[in-house]
Amino acid sequence: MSSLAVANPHPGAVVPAGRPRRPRLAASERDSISQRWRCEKTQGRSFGSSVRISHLPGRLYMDVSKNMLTPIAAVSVEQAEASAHLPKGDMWSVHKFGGTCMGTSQRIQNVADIVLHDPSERKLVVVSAMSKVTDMMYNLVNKAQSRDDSYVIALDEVFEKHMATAKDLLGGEDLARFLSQLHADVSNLKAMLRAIYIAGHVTESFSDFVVGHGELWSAQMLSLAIKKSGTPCSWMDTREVLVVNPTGSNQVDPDYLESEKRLEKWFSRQPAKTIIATGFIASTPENIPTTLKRDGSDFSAAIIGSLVKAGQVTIWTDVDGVFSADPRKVSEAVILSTLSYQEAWEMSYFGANVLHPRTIIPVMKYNIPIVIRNMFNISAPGTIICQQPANEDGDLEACVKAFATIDKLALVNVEGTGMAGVPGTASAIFGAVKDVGANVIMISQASSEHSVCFAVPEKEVAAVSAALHVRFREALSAGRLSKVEVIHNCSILAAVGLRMASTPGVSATLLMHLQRQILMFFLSKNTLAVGIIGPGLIGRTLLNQLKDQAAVLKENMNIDLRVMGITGSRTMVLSDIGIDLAHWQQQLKTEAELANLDKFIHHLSENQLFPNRVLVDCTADTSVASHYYDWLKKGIHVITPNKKANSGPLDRYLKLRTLQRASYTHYFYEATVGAGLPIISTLRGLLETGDKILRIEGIFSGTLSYIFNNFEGTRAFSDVVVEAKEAGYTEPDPREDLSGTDVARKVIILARESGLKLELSDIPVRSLVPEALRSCSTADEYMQNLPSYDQDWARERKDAEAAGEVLRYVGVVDVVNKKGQVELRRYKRDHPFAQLSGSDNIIAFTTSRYKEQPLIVRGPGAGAEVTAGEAF
Ligand SMILES: NC(=O)C1=CN([C@@H]2O[C@H](COP(=O)(O)OP(=O)(O)OC[C@H]3O[C@@H](n4cnc5c(N)ncnc54)[C@H](O)[C@@H]3O)[C@@H](O)[C@H]2O)C=CC1
Ligand SMILES: N[C@@H](CC=O)C(=O)O
Ligand code: NA
Repeated sequence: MSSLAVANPHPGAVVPAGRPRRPRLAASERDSISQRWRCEKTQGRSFGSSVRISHLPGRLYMDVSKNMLTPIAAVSVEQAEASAHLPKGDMWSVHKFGGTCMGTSQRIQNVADIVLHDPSERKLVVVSAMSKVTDMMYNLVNKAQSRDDSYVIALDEVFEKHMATAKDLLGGEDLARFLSQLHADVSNLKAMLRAIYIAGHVTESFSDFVVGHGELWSAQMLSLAIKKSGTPCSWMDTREVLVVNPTGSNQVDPDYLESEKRLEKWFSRQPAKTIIATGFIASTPENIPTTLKRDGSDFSAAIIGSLVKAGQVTIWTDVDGVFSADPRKVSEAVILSTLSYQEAWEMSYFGANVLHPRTIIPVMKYNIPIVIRNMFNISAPGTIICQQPANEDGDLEACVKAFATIDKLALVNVEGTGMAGVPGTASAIFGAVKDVGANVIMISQASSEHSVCFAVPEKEVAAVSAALHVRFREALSAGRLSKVEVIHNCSILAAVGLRMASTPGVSATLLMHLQRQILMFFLSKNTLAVGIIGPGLIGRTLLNQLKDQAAVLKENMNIDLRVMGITGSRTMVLSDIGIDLAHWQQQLKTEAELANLDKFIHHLSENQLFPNRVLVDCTADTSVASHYYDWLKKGIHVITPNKKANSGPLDRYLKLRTLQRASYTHYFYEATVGAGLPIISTLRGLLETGDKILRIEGIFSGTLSYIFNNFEGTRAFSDVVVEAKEAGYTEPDPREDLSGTDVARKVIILARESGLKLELSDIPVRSLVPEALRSCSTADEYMQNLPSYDQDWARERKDAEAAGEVLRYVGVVDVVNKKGQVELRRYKRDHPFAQLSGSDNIIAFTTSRYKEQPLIVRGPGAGAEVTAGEAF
C-alpha cells in the first residue's frame, strides 16, 4: 500500500504537500537563463529532454541520448515545447484529446497542429466528441424515449454545431465529403430516434450507437484537418477494433487478444502513419456497439497504447498536470513532475481527478509512460506517470507526493466482544452491506477482532445501518455485539507516495502535522490554554468548577478552554490538546511526571497553536509568584489568589505592575483580598471614576472572622481554630492567619492599589500567635500546642463581654496619613463589625464621595468555592 489514509471526521482540514512550489519563470527571466535541462529516464528510455539556449529566436531542442548536443530541428517555441516529451524513433506515440480540447473549430485546428508537430514516426490520436456533444446525444435519446418530439429540434442543433465547425475548419472536397456523411448520419439517427419515440423504449446498445456519433464526427473532422496540411491521415472507427465484454456495475473488460487481431487487420487495410481514432466507443464480441463508460476516452487511449506498445501515451487536458492536492482546497498545491503508476492509482482512488484507475492498468503492463499535459499551456512540461520515477530527492517529505480526499463519507463501527474469533462475522457484515448495494471505501479491523470499522458514502449509510441492525438483531440483543454505530460527516485524507512504505517516520511526521493542522483549524481565536499550578484546595476546586463550566463557556461565550497542564510541587501532567477534567486526579497519580516548573511553562508558552495562554497560580508560594514578571513578558496571562507577589518587595511589585500596564497581558488578583468579594474591583472603580480614597477599614480575614464570630464561650479557642482550618478558610499554614500577616498582606495590597508605596514591614501587626509558638517548625506542631493558650483567650473574651463588647481583628489603610495597621479591637455589640457571621469579611471604603456613610462590601471572605469561583 503506497498511501496512508486517515479518516477525518471533520472535513476541510487539508495538509499541503511538503514539496516546494516549482517557480514559474517570467518570459524575460527565461531568456536570461543560459541553459535549462530536463531529462526524465524510465527503463532506459529517454523521453523529454531539452536544452534551452538563450538569445536565440525560439529554442533548439537537443538529443541528449547521444551525450552530445545535436540539434534535432529548429522549431518554434510552442512546437518545440509541445513535443518536448514525445518519443523519437519508430515507435507509436499515442495522444488523447478530450472534449474540451476539441470544443471549437479553432481548438480542433490547434490539436491538428500539436499532432503534426509530434516528430514521432507513427502517431495514433484518440479523440472525444466535441465538448457538450455527448450530453446532447444522450438528451436526444432521453427525449425520444419519453416521447418528447423536441428531439427533432435537438438533433438539428447537433447537426448545425458540426456543420458550422466543419465549415470553419475544412474546405473543398473534404468539407463536401464530411457534410454529406454528416447528413447521412443525421438522417439515419432521425429514423432511429423516431423508432425509439414510437416504442417509448431504448436498449443500451441502441443508445450507445446513437451517442457514439459524437466521436465519429470529431475524429473525421480532425483527420481531415490534418490531411489538409498534406500529411496522410486516416480515421479509425474503434467499434471495428476494440472488443470489450460488459462486466456489470457499469464496467467493461477489454478483450486484448481479439482487439489485437482486429487492429492488425485494420492496419493491413490502412497503412497511414497518423491515425485519428474515436475514443469512448467499442463493440461487444458480437459486434454490438457499446461504450467504455465513464472517462472512456482515456481508457480507449490506454488500451490502444498497450495494443500498439506505444512509446508514450499523452493525455491532453486543460490543467498543467497532476496537482499535489486539490488546488481549490489547498492553495499551496503544486504540479507534480512525476508519479509512479501506483501513486497515480492511489490518488485517483482517493478522489483526485487524475486518471481513472482502470486507465493505468493497460499501460502499466508494458511500462508505457503516461504524460498529462495542458493543451492550453504547452510550455508546461506536465506530469509523467511511469514505473518508478528516477528523480526523487531523498528527503522524508518528498516521500509523500500528494494528498487526496474523499468527502461526504460516514464511518460505520460494528463492535462487540462476541466478534472475536468467530469465523464469518466480517462476511456477514459485508454481505449485509452488499445486499443494499453500498460501496465500501475503506475498512479497518481492530487487531483484537472486537470491532470492524468501514467508510461508506454518506448517502448510503442509512441503508447500511438499517441492514446491519436487521442482520445482527439477535447478536445485539444478546450482547454479543455491543453497537452498530454511525459517525457522520467524515472525510478520508490520503497521503500518497510510493516510498512511504519503506521510509520510517513518515506516518509519525504526517500524523504530527495533521494533528497540528486539525488543531489549527478547529482552535478559534477564543481558545484558551490554561496551566494550573498548585492543585490544593483552591486549585482542585477550580478544576472541578472548570469541568462543569467549560461547556457553558463554549456554548454561551464561544470560549474553548483547555487545561494543558497541572503541576503540584512533586508531580505534573501535561497535555497537547487538553486534560480530561473528569479524570485529572487519576492522571496526576498514574500518568504524571516529576514536577518541573520550567518544563511546565515551556509546554504552555511554546504551544503556538493556542493564541491565548493563561497560568493560574493556586499556591501560596513566593518562588512561584516571583515568575509572574517573566510569564507576563512571554505574553502569558496570570490569574492568582496568591498574595505573595503583590505584598512582596515594593520594587518588584512596581516593576510587575508597570509591565502589566504596558503589555496586552492580563494580571488578575481579585481573590487575593476578600476572596470572591469585589474588593479590588470596587477600589479600582472608585479610583478610575475620579473618587479619592481616604480610608479603607475592615475585617479582611475569613479565618479570624470565623474564629471571633464563633468563639462565644461554648467552645475552646483552639477548637474554633481547628474548625476554621477544616472549613478551608486558613492559609496552608494557619499561623499566617493568626499572626495577622495574612491581613497585613491584604492591607498592603489595597494600600498599594490606592497609590501608597508601603512595604509589609511598614505595617504594625498585633500577632495572635503566642511568642512561644512562633518558633514551631510545622503548622501541625503549632496546632497541637494551641490548646495550652485557651485559658488566656477565654479570659480576654470574657473581659470584652463584661463591657458589652466583642473581639474583632481589623485592618486599616489610612490613605490620608499614608500608613496601615492591623490589630485586635473591641467593638460594641451593635457595631456593624459585630454583626458578622461565618467567614464574613466586611470592608468599608471612606472616600471623598462616600464620606458621611462609607461604601461597604460584605460577605464570605474565604472558602474554596468562592475563592476558586473568583479565580476565573
Ligand atoms: N482558602 C481560601 O479561602 C483562600 C485562599 N487563597 C489563596 O489561595 C492559595 C491556595 O490556597 P489553598 O488551596 O487553600 O492551599 P493548599 O495548601 O490547599 O494548596 C496549595 C497547593 O499548592 C501546592 N504547591 C505549593 N508549592 C508549589 C510549587 N512550588 N509548585 C507547585 N505546586 C505547589 C501544594 O502542594 C498544594 O497542593 C493561597 O495562596 C491562599 O492564600 C486566597 C483566598 C481565599
Ligand atoms: N486565609 C485567608 C484566605 C483568604 O485570603 C483568610 O482566612 O481570609
Ligand atoms: Na476579592
